[in-house]
Amino acid sequence: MDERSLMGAPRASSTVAVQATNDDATASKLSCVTKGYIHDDFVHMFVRRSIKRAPLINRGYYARWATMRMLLKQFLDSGIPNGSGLPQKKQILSLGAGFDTTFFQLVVEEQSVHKFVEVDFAEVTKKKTMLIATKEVLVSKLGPTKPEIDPGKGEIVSEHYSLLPCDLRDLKTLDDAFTKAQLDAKLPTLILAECVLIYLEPTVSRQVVKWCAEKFETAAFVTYEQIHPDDAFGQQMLRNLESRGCPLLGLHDTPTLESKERRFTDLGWQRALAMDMDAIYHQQLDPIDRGRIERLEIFDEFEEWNIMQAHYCVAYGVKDDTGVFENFGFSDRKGANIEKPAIPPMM
Ligand SMILES: C[S@@+](CC[C@H](N)C(=O)[O-])C[C@H]1O[C@@H](n2cnc3c(N)ncnc32)[C@H](O)[C@@H]1O
Repeated sequence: MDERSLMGAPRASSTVAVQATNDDATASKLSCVTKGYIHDDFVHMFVRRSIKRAPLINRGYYARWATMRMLLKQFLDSGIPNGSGLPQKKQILSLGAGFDTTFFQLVVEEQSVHKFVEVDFAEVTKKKTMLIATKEVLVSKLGPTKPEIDPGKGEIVSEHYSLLPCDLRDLKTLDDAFTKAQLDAKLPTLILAECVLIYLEPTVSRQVVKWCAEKFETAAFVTYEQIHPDDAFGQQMLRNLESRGCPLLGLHDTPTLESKERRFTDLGWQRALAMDMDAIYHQQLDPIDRGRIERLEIFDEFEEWNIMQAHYCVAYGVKDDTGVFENFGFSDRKGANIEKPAIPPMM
């Protein structure tokens, strides 16, 4: 791919710049941890130099983290115990996982899953493999049997955790990761793509969404990404990322909540819902925790906050004939799932 910018022409996507978005996400997470917004015992191990983010960014990252955690917890708590009364085996597949630390945090919180698989570009998984391999506290979380750790290839394969190189633009590499991690197509699976698909060409992100629907029998696919490219804030957002060499290649293809939902329902997912972060923050997140974090820092950027939150959303698609995901997703204030089709009134 040509990574040079031509005069007047839109800048091409640079793989290095896209990978660097991971450093930004990790630094934001650490800033939130340091200020007390979120709890994470491990993220500091993945950041070279800590950066203090503005209250607006901290609050935005908190909302993103709390939403993903809420959905993750719903998935972990859901399900049908198997015949012997043991909890159902479940899998998580994180696409473009970067330096995410959720696996390690879940081990500490005794909420581990059967398989937790992370994929990213080899350049990213190599760095992450090295960081994990040199920290006994992390290696010890990989499980009872000796993990296979190969920093040269950027691969970790252990009983419950795998980190594997993959370029989502090449589905063969995703297939290889699926096989190497020994994912089971029949087990309930949560697929996460947090700020990832938006950096891909629409044809590519659609292939990934379709691949997941075809591969897993029972699954939910959750994305966190931008919306509304056409207003002043959206255009500024596009320009900022384009000038950094990581344009939001997918934003014009799925510019609205409806289009994010349709991407799922058009490509093999049975139901879908998208909600912007402004609505999620006020209607879905725990009001007590929200009250707690709102007292952490002086905050007066309310207008900017509302506009920013209206330009990000979480969308998910669900494929489920078993009922595992029955209570998964956003709910109305009475706790009912809102994406379920309404039952027609009795005539
Ligand atoms: C903004 S970061 C998000 C990281 C992580 N999901 C999080 O939320 O903390 C985007 C990640 O997607 C990865 N990514 C983007 N395009 C990819 C591709 N084609 N194949 C694999 N990973 C990709 C990047 O390398 C980067 O780690």
